[in-house]
Amino acid sequence: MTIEARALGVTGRLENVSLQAPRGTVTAICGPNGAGKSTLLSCLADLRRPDSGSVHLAGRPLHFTSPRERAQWLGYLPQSPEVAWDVSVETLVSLGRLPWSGAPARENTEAIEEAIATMDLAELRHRPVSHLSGGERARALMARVLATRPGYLLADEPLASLDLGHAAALMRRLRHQARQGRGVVLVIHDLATAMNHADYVVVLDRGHVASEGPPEVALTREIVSSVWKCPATWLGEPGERALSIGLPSPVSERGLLPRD
Ligand SMILES: Nc1ncnc2c1ncn2[C@@H]1O[C@H](COP(=O)(O)OP(=O)(O)OP(=O)(O)O)[C@@H](O)[C@H]1O
Repeated sequence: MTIEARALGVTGRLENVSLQAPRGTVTAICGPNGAGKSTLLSCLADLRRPDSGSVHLAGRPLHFTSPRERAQWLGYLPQSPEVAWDVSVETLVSLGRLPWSGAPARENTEAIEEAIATMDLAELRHRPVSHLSGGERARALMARVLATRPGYLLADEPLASLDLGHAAALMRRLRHQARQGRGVVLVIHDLATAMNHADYVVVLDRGHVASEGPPEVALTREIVSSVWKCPATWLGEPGERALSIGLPSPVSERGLLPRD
């Protein structure tokens, strides 16, 4: 089963963009600011209807599926999620089970507890969302999406506010979700994370697909340098790559300064 965008066009934002994300894989959408990443993800989540092209889920146009089916299949984390009510973390996470109303209580409890544990929220479960730090709030919102146990996880910059340890743990969890047969589609700015953890990368630039393929094909140093307009070099071994960008180091800059 696959979620598939075919020749999407959104006036002024995306032109002729196609993407296939099969279940069992992690797909990363990368690109500079304004490239159209969030627009593409919101089309996949059926929150925006493209002006041209279509989105298919398991071969069916997305808009032919019922709202309940879409809510069960597509777990979406927007870039800047709002929390309308100042509920506790536990209540917020349990809202992720709404698409499954009628499911056995044991199943709901298990999904909620797993999401709380995965996002390391046990100590915060009774705290109102308004009393969380930015990163804690981001973890609670991700837990709500995980609690749904959707067929597809569509997340817009899910690592943006997380510290190193929580970001690594979430990436491990998302890879695990893919191994369990879910589809994971992430907008990611951190190219090393995309390089090391994605199965497939789509690079957008000004609304077009600039490159795509396995990470080492889609994110070559030439592509990174030309799309992001900054000289870059990959360091390290496959699976543990780091990106070095060509800024002069403070040490070499100091060496250039005239001495008193
Ligand atoms: N509500 C809007 N109305 C008109 N244009 C918009 C609107 N929202 C975004 N855009 C424009 O659409 C383009 C793509 O925006 P999008 O949010 O998809 O980019 P992005 O790749 O996710 O960027 P970022 O990395 O900054 O989050 C940008 O040029 C942006 O200015």
